[in-house]
Amino acid sequence: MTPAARIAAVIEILQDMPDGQLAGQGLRAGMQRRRYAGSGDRAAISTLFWQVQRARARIDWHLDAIAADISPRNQVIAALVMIDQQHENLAHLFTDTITHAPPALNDNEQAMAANLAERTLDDAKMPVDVALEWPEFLLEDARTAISRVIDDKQSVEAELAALLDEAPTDLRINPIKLDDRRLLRDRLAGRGIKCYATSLSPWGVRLAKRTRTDELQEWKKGQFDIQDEGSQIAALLCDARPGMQVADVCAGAGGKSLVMAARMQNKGRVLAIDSSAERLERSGERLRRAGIHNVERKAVDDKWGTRKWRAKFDRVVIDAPCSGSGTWRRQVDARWRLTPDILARYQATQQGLLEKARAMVLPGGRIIYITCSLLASECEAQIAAFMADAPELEMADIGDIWDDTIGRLNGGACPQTATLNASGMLRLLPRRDNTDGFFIAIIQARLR
Ligand SMILES: C[S@@+](CC[C@H](N)C(=O)[O-])C[C@H]1O[C@@H](n2cnc3c(N)ncnc32)[C@H](O)[C@@H]1O
Repeated sequence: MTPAARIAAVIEILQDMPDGQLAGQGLRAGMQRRRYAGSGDRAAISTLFWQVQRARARIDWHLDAIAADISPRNQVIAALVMIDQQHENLAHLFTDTITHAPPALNDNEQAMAANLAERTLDDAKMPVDVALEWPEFLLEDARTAISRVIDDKQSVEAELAALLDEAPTDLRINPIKLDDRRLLRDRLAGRGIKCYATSLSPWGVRLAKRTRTDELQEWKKGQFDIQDEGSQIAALLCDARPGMQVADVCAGAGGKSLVMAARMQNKGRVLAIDSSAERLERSGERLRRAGIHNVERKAVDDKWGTRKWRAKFDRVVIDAPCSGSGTWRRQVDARWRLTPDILARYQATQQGLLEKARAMVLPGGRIIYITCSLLASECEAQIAAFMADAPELEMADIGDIWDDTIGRLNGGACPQTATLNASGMLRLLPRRDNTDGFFIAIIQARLR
């Protein structure tokens, strides 16, 4: 494909996306319709496509400011001019003389492009939510959460902006099959894939550059899985031990269950519950590949009850459904689909799940509440409200648990970077820790 044809492809892919479709799905569908595209074409199409997604609010703000239509074609022109500095080249890229190129710019479009070329993508006059590409209604909520663990205002804003960066790809060894991450690093190096040890998780390696790894023999043999370092940390902090009874009540595709079952060396039981039978089904293949056989899966409906599971579990893990704001580096467009109503529904589900966990945990056991959210309303505020009326529960010392689990595996204490907030809950932050944003609270059930 010519550079011009690649640009035409991006405009068409954006135009073909139905309302509400995830950007990643739209891109994949667009690529499937272009099977003739080679790897260089795919890389170029995907780069420009994601440039538009990552700068969407800012691009639309500029288009609006110069009274231009907000359309896929104009958004792509804006990205080419303001991000790629291609203004001088536009006449070669939008032309009626090359097949498959986007049509030549008309007079209005040429004037628009000239206008955009005078501007810079980041503009001091932009409202802060536009500059940060954050939905306005969530900004204060996120600032409240982040300012609990970071003091200066500038660094708080930098954390919010970091959600526009690209996320690294992390792998996690499966200690049932491979007990030292250096072995994985060496094997990947032998295949020309450079990676290095993650700094917080003792089981993680980070790829130096994004590469497909699910076709490798090591992956097929279950020696490693793909999992963000923050998610590895959250799962290790559940402190599942051999012989325990563990309930993973939002088990999904099994990310946390896999880690806990491996920590338990397949001894004891993980009950993996989820309201999505389809996600649980997907976890089956991962568990088999990992050689794990102490996970029992149970699909439930949204209104599931706890009657048969009362006071049965040493650990009840809630990896709660949430805004996912901590993972927006990976799904940059997800932020624009969130509404106050959707957020309120997540919060109600989170409260319900905390109450279920309270019924399920054994005296002396623990509830571990995890979200990949950067919002106080889904995290600290939920725990504060829950604990206010739960005399049989108390906050556990997460620093101690870190030392006892991750510290022991890593040979180190809880590092400064993973600072705990005032009430002993833990936040991992994309900029400071270079993980997805995670919140982890550990609650101890008193012995009666
Ligand atoms: C953050 S995801 C879990 C990710 C998973 N633990 C992992 O590590 O791969 C949240 C999960 O909660 C499930 N869920 C939503 N509402 C639920 C409910 N009321 N009861 C149980 N699961 C629920 C969703 O289907 C989704 O799989």
